[in-house]
Amino acid sequence: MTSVVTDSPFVRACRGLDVPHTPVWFMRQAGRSLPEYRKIRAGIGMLDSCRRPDLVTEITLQPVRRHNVDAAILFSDIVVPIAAAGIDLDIVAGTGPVVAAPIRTADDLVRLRPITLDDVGFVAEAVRQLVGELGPTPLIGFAGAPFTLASYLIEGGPSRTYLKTKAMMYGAPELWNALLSRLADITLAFLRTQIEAGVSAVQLFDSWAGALSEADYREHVLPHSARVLQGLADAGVPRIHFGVGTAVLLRAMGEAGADVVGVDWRTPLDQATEIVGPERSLQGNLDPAILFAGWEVVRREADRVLEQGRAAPGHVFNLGHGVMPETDPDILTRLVAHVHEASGRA
Ligand SMILES: Cc1c2[nH]c(c1CCC(=O)O)Cc1[nH]c(c(CCC(=O)O)c1C)Cc1[nH]c(c(CCC(=O)O)c1C)Cc1[nH]c(c(C)c1CCC(=O)O)C2
Repeated sequence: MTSVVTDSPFVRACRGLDVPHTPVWFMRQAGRSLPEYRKIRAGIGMLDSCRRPDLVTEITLQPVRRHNVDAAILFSDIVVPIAAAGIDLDIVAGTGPVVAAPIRTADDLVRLRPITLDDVGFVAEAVRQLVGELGPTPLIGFAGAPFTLASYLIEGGPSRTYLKTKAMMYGAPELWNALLSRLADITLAFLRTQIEAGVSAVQLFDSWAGALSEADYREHVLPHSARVLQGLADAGVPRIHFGVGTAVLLRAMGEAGADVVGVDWRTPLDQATEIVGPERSLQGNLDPAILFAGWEVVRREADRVLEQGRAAPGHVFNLGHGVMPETDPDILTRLVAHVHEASGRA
């Protein structure tokens, strides 16, 4: 990592250091809201495109060029490493990941093998290309957390109730821990690969952990996520930990070993700082739906998020979840400029 990147507003805010302006990027900034993305992806499957370093590089750069965001996020998906680990799956447009044969028994577990660098060499290559192209702009690597990955593997696809996932968690704790432990190994190896190739920060997505109570999260999930995050403690890059609907989990998600806790739009950032404590920065948390309400509302709500974010030791401006495909990209560009201007200490 070059010192320019280490000194970027994004990395500094993650570390709670002073910044010239509040840094901003958007979850799912690389994707379907951009016409140039839809054009380059035409006729190429999602997983195939994640395996082509030239395509990954171009798609990752698109939102950086267009919006002037303070960080790039690697174009990939949370199921890429589990596909590399031998699981037959597809990412179906409009649905999400679909697993051909879900994992429900101890015998099924053998289909999920550990990954080596060779299995995800295409990701390392894309990261190296990107670091060269991005210059001073930091690149964020990412992975899915064990619980969120397990939910896809057990359910076989997206779920609203997580019925089979919770049935295993409560009813077969040994199998549950064996599965999450394997997923933690894969996630840790996958994030290490990205860090060694040059990413400047990592985000662990536990998008669906909000389905759990704090007690169940602490007992059945936190130890596995903590093994991933604490396993990266010596890697020298900030670790962001994010989930949706996690108001009651924010403290535990920080304690798992994060430098930055990602917050959705339901919890105001000043309140989130009281819950998380003064040692960790926050990321978030404009409701992605607000981007459809007209510029005056966007500006007012962005100012509120900036104001409430001042309570945290460091604030990385983001949405409370990913950019929706129907979002007008010009609003995102305008929002980046506004966040920079309104927070500028010049
Ligand atoms: C849960 C989850 C997944 N994938 C991811 C998560 C965690 C983040 C979150 O909570 O939103 C993470 C992810 N997926 C993608 C990125 C790329 C980087 C970025 O711009 O943030 C990231 C960080 C690309 C993608 N991942 C996916 C797309 C759309 C596929 C396409 O363009 O055909 C993109 C750009 C597909 C996908 N993959 C997944 C879902 C739910 C979907 C959406 C299904 C749909 O509505 O079509 C699983």
